[in-house]
This record gives sequence, C-alpha cells and structure tokens, in this order.
Amino acid sequence: MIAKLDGEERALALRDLPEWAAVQEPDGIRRLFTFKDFTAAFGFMTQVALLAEKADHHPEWSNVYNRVDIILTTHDAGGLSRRDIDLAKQIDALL
Ligand SMILES: C[C@H](O)[C@H](O)[C@H]1CNC2=NC(N)=NC(=O)C2=N1
Repeated sequence: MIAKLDGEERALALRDLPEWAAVQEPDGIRRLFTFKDFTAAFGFMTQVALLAEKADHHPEWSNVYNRVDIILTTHDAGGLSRRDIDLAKQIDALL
C-alpha cells in the first residue's frame, strides 16, 4: 500500500516542481499546459499516456484544443504520494 505524503515531504517534493500547484479536491498536484495547437497538445498527451501506462499510474486530465489540464493524485493512497511526484517529474522532462 502506497502512503500519502506528509506535510514536510510535500513541501520538499514541490520544491523540485515549481510549475505544479497543490490542490485539495482531490488531494494532489495540478499543472496547466498550453501548446501551439491541438496536434501539439495531443502529441504531448500521447507521450504522457505511455509514461502513465509504464508507471501504472494514471492522470486525471482534460484537454480543450491546445490546453491540457493535469491533476496527479493517488487513488490507492487517497491523496498525494511519491508516485505523483515521480510522474510529474517525468512529464516535466518531456517538455
Ligand atoms: C490496479 C492498478 O495497479 C491500480 O489501480 C493503479 C492504476 N493507476 C493508478 N493511478 C492513479 N493515479 N492512482 C492509483 O492509485 C492507481 N492505481
């Protein structure tokens, strides 16, 4: 069973993810991405989907034209866990 991060662990982890904001409902982190057009946004989503499958950790997300809204939270932990931090770093590395 994966554990939720405590307050200190969150603060430390978020230092490495300056573009991500903590959210409460669900308990996780969120980043909004804007691309040139839909093709670029969907290409990015395809890459994220492959990372997510590999990690067996899946985003809550939405797309409107050139924008992608990603929330990472861990359902098995009922909140933010190390898995979210690891996936966020992998997503950031795609850009
Ligand atoms: C059975 C499977 O490993 C689990 O359901 C995985 C799949 N993807 C997941 N994704 C996310 N975001 N949280 C989870 O707890 C989770 N659990």
